[in-house]
Parts: sequence; C-alpha cells; structure tokens
Amino acid sequence: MKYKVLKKQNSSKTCLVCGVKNDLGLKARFYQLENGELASIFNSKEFHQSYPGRVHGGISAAILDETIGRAISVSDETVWGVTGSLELRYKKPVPIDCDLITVARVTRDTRKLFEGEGEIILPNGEIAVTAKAKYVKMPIDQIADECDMAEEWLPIPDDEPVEYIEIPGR
Ligand SMILES: CCCCC/C=C\C/C=C\C/C=C\C/C=C\CCCC(=O)SCCNC(=O)CCNC(=O)[C@H](O)C(C)(C)COP(=O)(O)OP(=O)(O)OC[C@H]1O[C@@H](n2cnc3c(N)ncnc32)[C@H](O)[C@@H]1OP(=O)(O)O
Repeated sequence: MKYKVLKKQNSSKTCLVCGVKNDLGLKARFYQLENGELASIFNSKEFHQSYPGRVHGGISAAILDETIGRAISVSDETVWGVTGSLELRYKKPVPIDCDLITVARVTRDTRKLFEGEGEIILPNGEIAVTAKAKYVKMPIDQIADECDMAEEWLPIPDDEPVEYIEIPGR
C-alpha cells in the first residue's frame, strides 16, 4: 500500500543513523505518513554487515531505535527522549545493498515516558526485525548540552521530494 508523506523530518549532522556528515553512518531519512506512522529509508551498505551479505543486528537495532524514538515527533515535535530499553526480534536476515524501510508508531505516551514499536520490512513484504522500545522524556538541552540546534538539526531538502512511500506487504 502507498502512503502520502506529510512531512520529512530534520536530520542531524553526525548521528550514526541520520547524520548527513557521517560517511560511515546509515544516512537514513525520516518521513511522517498520512496514517500517523513514521517511516525511515536507508540503503544498507557492505560496511553495515556482520556475516557476509547480512546487515549487522546492531545496525538493525539502531535504525529501529531511532525510528521508534522519532515517532513521537509525529504528534509533538518538541518532545525528545533517551532510550531506556529496546527489545528486538530478528526474524529474517536483512540484506546489504538494499533500500530498507522501517516503520514505527507510538503505543503509549505519558508525562515522563513514551513507548513504541516498529519493524524493518524487506522489499518482498516480509518483516525481518521487530522492536519494542521505551524512552524517558528529557529536554534537548539536557540530552545534549552546549549544542547548537541550528548547526546540529537540519532540514534536508531533496532534489526530488518523496511524496508517497510504498510499504511492501501491506
Ligand atoms: C541539539 C541538537 C540535537 C540534534 C539531535 C542530534 C542527533 C539525534 C538524532 C535524532 C534524534 C531524534 C530522535 C532520536 C530518538 C531516539 C534515538 C536514539 C536515542 C539514543 O540513542 S539515547 C542513548 C541511549 N540511552 C541513554 O543514553 C540513556 C541513559 N540513561 C539515562 O540517562 C537514565 O537512566 C534515564 C534518563 C533513562 C532514566 O533516569 P532515571 O533513572 O533518573 O529516571 P527516573 O528514575 O526519573 O525514571 C523515570 C521513569 O522512567 C523509567 N525508567 C528509567 N530508566 C528506565 C529504563 N532504562 N528503561 C525503562 N524505563 C526506565 C522509570 O521506571 C520511571 O518510570 P515511572 O515513573 O513510571 O516509574
């Protein structure tokens, strides 16, 4: 099924998952969808692998962590959090050299915490990895003090903006 993109989220300068200047990172992009979910897209490279041809489980954990952690911004972009816990289930190998879609949503939101879930979906629609995570809310200046938001948190326009995202298997 195809979903309309309502908003592309900012990216950071150096983050392992979204950093635009981190050449060893995933360079993932994040898109808020019409159904309230957040989707991320990244291309898995050979240097993300564990066993030959297979994305490292820690990389899958990283993309799920950030996609679930950012899903809170769909409803309130002033909320930031740090990961308290992350539980994963690796169901299928995740291939390298592949455009991978991760989709996430918030399942619980309280004054102090939020929880969410997400999955990495393979191009053939199979769900490769699922995750559930819990975040403790914290003001951004407590998470990253002495950090210049204007330098670290950037809108990244595309030459060809993504208007729709097809989620395989739906
Ligand atoms: C300035 C520009 C910046 C630009 C951004 C740049 C880059 C970022 C890129 C993207 C950002 C966007 C979104 C990203 C979202 C996620 C991505 C990854 C995030 C991370 O990669 S982040 C690194 C890993 N992460 C940590 O570095 C945390 C280290 N740790 C701590 O900082 C403390 O440990 C803390 C604060 C977690 C708890 O502190 P504490 O213990 O004092 O908290 P407290 O007692 O007040 O508990 C309050 C309530 O949280 C519950 N609770 C506590 N701990 C829990 C746990 N571990 N699991 C589950 N629940 C927990 C309690 O049970 C209680 O709940 P209740 O009240 O219901 O009992």
